[in-house]
Amino acid sequence: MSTATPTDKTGARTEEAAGLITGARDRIDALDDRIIGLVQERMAVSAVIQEARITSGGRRVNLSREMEVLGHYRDALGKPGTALAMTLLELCRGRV
Ligand SMILES: O=C(O)C(=O)C[C@]1(C(=O)O)C=C[C@@H](O)C=C1
Repeated sequence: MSTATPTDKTGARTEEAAGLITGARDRIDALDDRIIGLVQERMAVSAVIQEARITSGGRRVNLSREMEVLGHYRDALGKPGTALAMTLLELCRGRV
């Protein structure tokens, strides 16, 4: 039997704050679902590019393009943006 109250689950000290946090967490869960869907869509598009390049005799990886992608995320999000872009690139083309 669970006896956890809204405040227990959120870490808030008032019911008002617990209600706000619960609603905002629902929005975050929905945003995360959309982000995951976008990452999967990016992976599929990236795979099309890589297959076309490999089929044409080229290599899977294109470092100059990766530098552009890293710069795009760094300019928008700062240093953690670079780490995020590196994770996205790893998801899209595997570890190099
Ligand atoms: O833009 C490309 O040429 C891609 O292959 C896509 C992508 C990417 O996922 O952004 C993946 C691998 C390459 O090394 C560079 C970029």
